[in-house]
Amino acid sequence: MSSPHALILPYPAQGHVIPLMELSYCLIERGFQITFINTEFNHERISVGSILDEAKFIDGIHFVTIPDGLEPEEDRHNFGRLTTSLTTVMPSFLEELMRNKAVKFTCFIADINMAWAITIAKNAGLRTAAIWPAAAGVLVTLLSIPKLIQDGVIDENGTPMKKEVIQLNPGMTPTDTSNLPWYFLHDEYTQKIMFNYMIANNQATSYAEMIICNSFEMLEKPVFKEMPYILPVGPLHNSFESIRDPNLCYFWSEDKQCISWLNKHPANSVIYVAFGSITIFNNKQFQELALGLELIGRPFLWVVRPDMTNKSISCTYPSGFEERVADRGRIVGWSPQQKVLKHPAIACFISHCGWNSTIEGVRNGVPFLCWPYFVDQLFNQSYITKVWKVGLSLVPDENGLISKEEVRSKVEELLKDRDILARSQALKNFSNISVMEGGSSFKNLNKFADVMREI
Ligand SMILES: O=c1ccn([C@@H]2O[C@H](COP(=O)(O)OP(=O)(O)O[C@H]3O[C@H](CO)[C@@H](O)[C@H](O)[C@H]3O)[C@@H](O)[C@H]2O)c(=O)[nH]1
Repeated sequence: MSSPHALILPYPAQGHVIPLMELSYCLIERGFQITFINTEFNHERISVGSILDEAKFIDGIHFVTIPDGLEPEEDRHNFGRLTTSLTTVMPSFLEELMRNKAVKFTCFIADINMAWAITIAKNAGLRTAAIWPAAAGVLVTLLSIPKLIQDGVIDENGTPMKKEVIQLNPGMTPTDTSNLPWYFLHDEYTQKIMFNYMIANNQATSYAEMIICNSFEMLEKPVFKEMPYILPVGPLHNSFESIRDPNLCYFWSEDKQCISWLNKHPANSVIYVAFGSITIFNNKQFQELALGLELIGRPFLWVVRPDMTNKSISCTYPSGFEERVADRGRIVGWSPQQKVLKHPAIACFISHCGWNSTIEGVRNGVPFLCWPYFVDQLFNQSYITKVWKVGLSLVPDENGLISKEEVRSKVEELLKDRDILARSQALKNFSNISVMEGGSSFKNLNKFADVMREI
């Protein structure tokens, strides 16, 4: 009998391609063949740092590409434009791919942010599932949109009617309406497009036979109790460690010296600073962070992506900064973050609280300093600081600036806090147990694979 074959579609952003690749490896371990869809644009980027260019079949994954409909020079961080283009251009390519007689796909697994594609797969006769690559609590918030509109909490564009604290379900973390994930897109035009896109995807998700998410039972217990149909299978990167070349999913080439540099440092001595793949800084804030890292006087590893600033505002280091910190600071364009967070030299993580960074930090027992940028990151910050209590928030001053002194004092406070460290270790243990054979995520993944392999 031929092995089951899953077709996998992530939203074309770094924080989505990584977890869906991790899921692919979990399924390969369970006997699946995988065809993974990247946009042509992202495939090009990944190819630069990997061996993807020469062969499109690597490590048991077959890579296929579909255009995203934008011109090569267009900004993929313009999510309104990207999303509109995806839904216009991609469906016909997907239909063609699914109906291709040469490959017999068994199932289609879509990122919930691409759930519109589930109907196409259903029409092609495939089994279907949806994966949520962020906190289950955020998914529940999205699924509650119709009720929030009906109750007058938000208007038809997702804008809160007033600032208030709401609790969606008993036991769930209360949320400030000003922190709702779609409300934090930083501009009204994008919010409107993305809000409507989320509503459409929510509807399409209801056609999926199963919904899984990159979380684990103990992490968001009240959510899974209320919503037992959302199956936690995370942290997915347990299997990811078996990827021979993680650059198969990196949009930037990793700095190859990070780990050897960390090897030279004692345990719990290095501050890791990284803000995911989207966060943008203005020059003043960038300089203040640099000065804060200098003030701390400890070793640090800081990821400054080449596109960390937008084209119109370039960021520069404070005068003489690079020379002054040369003996203890390493600044890189992209790190192998999962390996970095696992390294014993790491003492804490200054993070934007994207979900992947959050769960990677949790899994390695690393305490957080939270510096959220947008969308779900404020929600994740509440989990870290108020629910799990494994980190502290960096608080902006009256001008919205996180000062160098705030960076210095919070790092010192965090590193002294034995309770936070103990809770971080406890959460790490729960995470490990959940993915071990017999653990809740392990069992859920098996259950998921069993359903998806049925014809
Ligand atoms: O130098 C780096 C920096 C990041 N990463 C990896 O890149 C991913 C980044 O993902 P995440 O931390 O979730 O941040 P974003 O890239 O900002 O992710 C987007 O997607 C996430 C999942 O939906 C959301 O939670 C975020 O808010 C959203 O911005 C993680 O796996 C990191 O390990 C690296 O490998 N090296």
